[in-house]
Amino acid sequence: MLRPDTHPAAPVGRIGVLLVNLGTPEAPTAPAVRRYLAEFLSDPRVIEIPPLAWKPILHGIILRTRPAKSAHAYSQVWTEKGSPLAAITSDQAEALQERLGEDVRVDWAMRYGNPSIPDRLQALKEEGCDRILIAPLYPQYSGATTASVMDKLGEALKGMRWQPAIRTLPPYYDHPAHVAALEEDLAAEIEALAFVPEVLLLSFHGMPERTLHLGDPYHCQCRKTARLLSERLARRLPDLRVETSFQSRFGRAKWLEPATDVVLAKEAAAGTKRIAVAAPGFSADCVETLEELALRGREQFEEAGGRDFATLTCLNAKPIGIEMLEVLVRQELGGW
Ligand SMILES: C=CC1=C(C)c2cc3[nH]c(cc4nc(cc5[nH]c(cc1n2)c(C)c5CCC(=O)O)C(CCC(=O)O)=C4C)c(C)c3C=C
Ligand SMILES: [Fe+2]
Ligand SMILES: [Fe+2]
Repeated sequence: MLRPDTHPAAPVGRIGVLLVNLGTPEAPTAPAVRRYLAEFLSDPRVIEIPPLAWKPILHGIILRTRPAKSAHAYSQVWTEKGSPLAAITSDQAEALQERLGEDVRVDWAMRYGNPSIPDRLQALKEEGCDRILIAPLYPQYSGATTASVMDKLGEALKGMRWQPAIRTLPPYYDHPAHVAALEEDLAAEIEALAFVPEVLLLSFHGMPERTLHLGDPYHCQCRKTARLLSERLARRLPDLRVETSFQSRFGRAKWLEPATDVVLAKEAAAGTKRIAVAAPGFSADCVETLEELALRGREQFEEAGGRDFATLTCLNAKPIGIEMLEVLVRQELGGW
């Protein structure tokens, strides 16, 4: 029989919060991007094509051509602290830790690549967290993002003998604290611009249109965030016209429309001279906002005749964004 004093030390009684975002390459190089895309695009939640048909396309075409192109995009936005998505997520965890204090341990993980969900879950458990809130930082739910985090979490839990109790943060696309934070932040950024935009374009990451017909709530949740936000902004900035679009089309299937690049060109061609673009579906700036919107989006608008272009930043680790995260997290930790 095992004597009590030979049982391994097992700290317990703490609460953990694990912030999770998508994942990003380790370096802005083609080999690193290839490793990242190989994992990301092998997830059946992301590519809903039978593996027998998809694998030859992925390995024979996409992973031979896309990494160099994407690595160029990443190299244009890379920071001293690495990929913007990882640097900002780390800052968010640090800032939230300060707000929540010693009672709660805050950490962060990425769905693809590192730091991984299994690794950080185990680390929290070893620090004595036997109750853990998993917080996917996607305001709008989609199978490709939120559900994929839960799949990975399930995999990680499967390998644990002594599992922590788990709660998960629901999508917060219409949470009053989220919409209010976006309103405050975007209005302040618009007011600080050197020009007065005629249009604010809310650009969300796209999804294959088929997922909407299969019952994924993503499109409806994006539309609701956009409606709530534009209703609030209309009270403050009555002359601003707010439009919605979907960016980052991938592959040949039909994606949600209207597409951001098409809207930017159409607006300019129709005479809009001054535009601001925001991405309220992203909790942190990343290659999609900093390269696709801020660099390529500007080119698309200017080439079609537009004059003044600005991209507004995501909530990131700004106090207003962290205050909102604190509200969401405290709500979910109630009773723990
Ligand atoms: C915000 C929600 C996101 C949804 C929904 C989403 C769906 C989705 N994405 C792809 C393909 C790619 N996305 C890429 C980057 C990327 N996507 C999101 C978020 C969502 N994706 C983020 C935050 C990022 C940025 C990561 C970073 O490192 O900064 C990429 C990689 C970049 C590139 O090569 O263009 C791909 C590919 C699909 C197919 C999809 C839905 C099915
Ligand atoms: Fe994506
Ligand atoms: Fe993109």
